[in-house]
Amino acid sequence: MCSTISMLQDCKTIVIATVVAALTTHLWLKTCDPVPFWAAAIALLTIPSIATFIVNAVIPSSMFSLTLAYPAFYLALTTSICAYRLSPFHPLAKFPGPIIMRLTKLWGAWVAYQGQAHIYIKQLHDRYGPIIRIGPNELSTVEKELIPQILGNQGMPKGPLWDGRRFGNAGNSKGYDTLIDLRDSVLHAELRGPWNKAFGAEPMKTYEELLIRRIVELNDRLKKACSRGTAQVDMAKWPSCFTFDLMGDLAFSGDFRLMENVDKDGRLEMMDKAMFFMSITQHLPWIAMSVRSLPIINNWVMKFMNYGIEISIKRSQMEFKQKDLFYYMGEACGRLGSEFALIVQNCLLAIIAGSDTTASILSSIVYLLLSHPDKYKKLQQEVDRFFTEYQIDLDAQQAASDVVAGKMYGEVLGRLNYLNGVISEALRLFPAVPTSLQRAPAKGTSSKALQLGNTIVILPEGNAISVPPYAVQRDPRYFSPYSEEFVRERWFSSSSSGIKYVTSRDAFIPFSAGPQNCPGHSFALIEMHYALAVLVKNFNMEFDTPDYNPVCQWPKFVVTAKPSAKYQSSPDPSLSCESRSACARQCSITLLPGG
Ligand code: HEM
Repeated sequence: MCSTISMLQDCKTIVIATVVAALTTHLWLKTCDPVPFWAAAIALLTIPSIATFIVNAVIPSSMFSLTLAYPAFYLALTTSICAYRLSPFHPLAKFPGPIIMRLTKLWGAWVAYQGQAHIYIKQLHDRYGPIIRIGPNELSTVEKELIPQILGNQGMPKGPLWDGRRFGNAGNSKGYDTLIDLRDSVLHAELRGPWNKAFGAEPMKTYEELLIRRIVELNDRLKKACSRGTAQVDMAKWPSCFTFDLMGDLAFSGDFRLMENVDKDGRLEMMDKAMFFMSITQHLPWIAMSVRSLPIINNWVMKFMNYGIEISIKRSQMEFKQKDLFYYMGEACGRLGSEFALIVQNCLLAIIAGSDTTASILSSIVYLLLSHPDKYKKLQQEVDRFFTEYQIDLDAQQAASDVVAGKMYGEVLGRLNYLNGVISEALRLFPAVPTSLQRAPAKGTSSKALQLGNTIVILPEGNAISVPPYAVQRDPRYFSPYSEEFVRERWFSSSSSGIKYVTSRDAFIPFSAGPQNCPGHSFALIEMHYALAVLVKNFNMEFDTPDYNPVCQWPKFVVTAKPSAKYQSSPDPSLSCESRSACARQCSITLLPGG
């Protein structure tokens, strides 16, 4: 009897000891968030041993052993964390969202791994409402009224997601990092200066010349690919090679030659692997650096970083050709008292941020046009008229000499109504950054109050909020009717169809908004105008497979590009310019094998 009582007392002591140790650990993790991964790991490995030691010192005959201590401690800690996250005491408790997401960000990482995070977040908003909880400490909102308060001048600095996306070394000795990862608003504003200068009016002229040369090359290479009449062209890969080469020119005055050798060195794959890793670790910032040191992951990231170092060294030894981003970053680094690594990382950022994004929009546009042949035709008509009016012949030499003569068309292309509408509608339906616009209250501010109508939403420090462009831009409150469909007419001020469109430009955020928005957005728009105009003017495209299914195949799709007939034979000179191009396309259809 006595021994049973003493055993029960021992058990009680053990349970109390374990619970106290677990609660103290939870409190410490919560208060000091983010605790460095190594510190958390050491604590989790040692605390049960320490608890065992103390219990055994207090009750020498206790049966509290290490084999019991570890599972008991982890169980108590997990229970405590889960209970708190689901409890009404959590500051985000009143916001709806799936239980699994309230409990852990591992779920978000899993969804990202499957590549469908944007669709999933939209479905959650459809189901739970405009402000939802998508992590233990994270909200997501599609309320456009909140956008300026989150992303705008009165908004917040970047959120913890950026700690998990960091690809460089975590900041240099002065605290600077790549622009996109900088969470400190003051440092961010300082580094944003050279970026803004690099995309000012003067440099943009140089970039447009570089762009035209690359457009001419793209046109030329596709033309060669179609020299037998038609060609199967991978419309995910070609735009990627084109934008990668172009960003190489802009950032490093580089000669990357991806279009020339169809990326035989696997640069795109190298970048994609590094980016894929980051799209997952952004959900688990506290573990990102440790995961990054795993050999296979480290290999991916270091391969990309070493590539950056290699091209930076090459660039620094190059004779001065033109003011590129490397030049502007170098100029600023002297002023900011910073180091070479910062130039390398920021120029690499230009390749990452500027190539994949623009390429993905170009692929989306081709996909949308091929799925809507009537719109494709209307766009061709507008582009044909433009080429005729400005007497542009995209024969490589002619275009190259236009550049020399300082003839550039970015501005006039920007005034083409239909083209503009197609690009805007693609950016609306398939924004290249569909989910990750995350912000969090600045350190030491304790909280951020967001006003929504008469309601005040309080976001305490230690929590974050995201604005997902994919979900916002498909919200029927802001874009209707047909919010999920490709309706470029919604961008006209008046529609001939008599349909009254709701088009909320303040909910159109493909380049984000506010002081941390995309510095390259004007250039990206010009780039897309040129590339699309040339593709539509000189090539007839159609899906390679009639049963193309974007759900399974996106973004890999192959189009059959048929060059317009002018590359095959001279059209009848008696035809007017406009009808000549129409004829050219009809002729090119006859070039189809068996067609
Ligand atoms: C269609 C093409 C592009 C799209 C859709 C796009 C979109 C975006 C978005 C949404 C952000 C903001 C992320 C945030 O608010 O947290 C961003 C940031 C950024 N983008 Fe772009 N981008 C494009 C092209 C470019 C180009 C051509 C460059 C040129 C190098 C560029 C460089 C950057 C940089 C450096 C940032 C970080 C800005 C900062 O933190 O202050 N992007 N981009």
